[in-house]
Amino acid sequence: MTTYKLAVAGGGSTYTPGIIRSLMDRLEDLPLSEIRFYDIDGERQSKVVVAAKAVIAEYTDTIQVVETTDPKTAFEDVDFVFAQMRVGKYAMRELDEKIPLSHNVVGQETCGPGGLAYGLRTIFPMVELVDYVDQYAKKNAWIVNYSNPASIVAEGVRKLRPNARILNICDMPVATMRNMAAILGVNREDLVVDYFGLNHFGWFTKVEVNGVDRLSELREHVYQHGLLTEDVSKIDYRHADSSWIKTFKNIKLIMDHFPEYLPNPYLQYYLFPDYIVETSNKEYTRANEVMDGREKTLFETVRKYEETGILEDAFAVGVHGTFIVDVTISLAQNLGRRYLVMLENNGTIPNLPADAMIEVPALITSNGPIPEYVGEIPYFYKAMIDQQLASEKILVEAITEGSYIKALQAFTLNKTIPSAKVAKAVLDDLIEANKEYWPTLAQEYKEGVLV
Ligand SMILES: NC(=O)c1ccc[n+]([C@@H]2O[C@H](COP(=O)([O-])OP(=O)(O)OC[C@H]3O[C@@H](n4cnc5c(N)ncnc54)[C@H](O)[C@@H]3O)[C@@H](O)[C@H]2O)c1
Ligand SMILES: O=P(O)(O)OC[C@H]1O[C@H](O[C@H]2[C@H](O)[C@@H](O)[C@@H](O)O[C@@H]2CO)[C@H](O)[C@@H](O)[C@@H]1O
Ligand SMILES: [Mn+2]
Repeated sequence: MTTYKLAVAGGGSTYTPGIIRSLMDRLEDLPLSEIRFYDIDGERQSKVVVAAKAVIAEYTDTIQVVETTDPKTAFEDVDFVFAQMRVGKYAMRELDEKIPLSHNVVGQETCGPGGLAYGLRTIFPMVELVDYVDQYAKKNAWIVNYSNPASIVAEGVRKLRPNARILNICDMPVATMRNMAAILGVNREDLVVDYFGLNHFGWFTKVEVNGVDRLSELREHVYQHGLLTEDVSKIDYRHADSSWIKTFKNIKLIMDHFPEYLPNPYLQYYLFPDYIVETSNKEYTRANEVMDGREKTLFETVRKYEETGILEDAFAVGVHGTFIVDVTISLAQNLGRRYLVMLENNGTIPNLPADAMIEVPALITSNGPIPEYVGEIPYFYKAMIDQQLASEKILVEAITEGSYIKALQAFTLNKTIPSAKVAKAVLDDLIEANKEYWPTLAQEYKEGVLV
């Protein structure tokens, strides 16, 4: 029997114990001999690994567990790396959200200026991870990446390490499908969807069950309730937080304006930035909700487990864990299963640039994803995507060239930002806040060269 060695980069993540449970539930399909936890914050990781080990112990005592801050120890000879790093942790997420809001601009983790700031922090650490894996892991090892902002990370790695074996994924489409399935009274696995876009910036164009299109039925439901069922906690306990309920309700707002396709919930930030700002609490954002909720609960659970031996949180598997494990099994076993993932366009959507990192259905094989042809997309969606793509691509150029002007262009092009003046004010505040993380962005031209 083939067994695999798997490393988790960002072992101190709040998602680690849940992902470990997903892996344990699927050991028959993905047998593991070793799990290595890697993080640059060894202290944080140690606490999370206590919970991860407790979960593993419920299933088996045959998996060797290693926790380390040393890249060689982490990645030597591994087959798979799950990446889930949050560069700057929650302290920086809070600033990504609050600084834009202080300028009356959307304050969000992956969308708008907050997402651009998070992107500027994450590209080089992700490239460093790719290099570690290239240096130490098995030759055909895969990185399966959740680290956000996934769209910008995908573009940065495409540009700087074009041959990397990295598959960038996001759980938002599957989470949206989970809600659709609950509304339709079917299993998520029974849905066949078509979808196109960029990460956190796309649309479902078909939702079928047993060959029957159910999109119109969903549309009717959304007109009444958004993309929610009556008992939200039955969908996913993580989504009982008020901000997620608001987000899934806002699908109604989007579809009231544009009923054609079913949107990724993140489109609320680009289509209704004014309304989002008006209804945001500038003092208490999603970062605060998570620090006071998911993060605090995790460390409290670990503390109590160490005191009593009782693991209070079961770390129930949600779509987040299920999805990354499903994709990895398809990669490992060359199953060619169909999932929505990010990949380089190369003609899949002929009226978007060939080098765009798009999110579409693809068959996942051991050699990577094979996209399903999508075809040309209507002009409105193309125009929105082109603008967002330009913002993200220019941002990657800004960091690779160390250019302030390109960073300002990226911010100005972002649909959440109303003017170049506001873009500059937000960017300048974010530069100050990110001194520890961003490279210097040269601001002035001297003899035609930025200095
Ligand atoms: N793609 C998706 O759909 C999706 C879904 C959920 C979460 N995420 C992402 O998963 C990541 C983890 O989220 P979280 O809320 O659990 O964050 P978290 O802060 O709890 O954990 C992230 C960990 O990454 C570590 N880290 C930071 N920089 C690192 C580096 N250079 N190398 C190794 N480790 C590093 C931190 O020390 C921390 O322990 C985030 O990037 C988040 O945005 C993505
Ligand atoms: O605000 P957070 O940290 O709770 O979530 C941000 C992430 O949101 C999406 O992922 C959800 C997912 O949709 C849901 O099903 C569940 O599993 O939780 C995830 C985290 O809440 C999004 O896709 C990610 O990119 C975000 O990081
Ligand atoms: Mn996502």
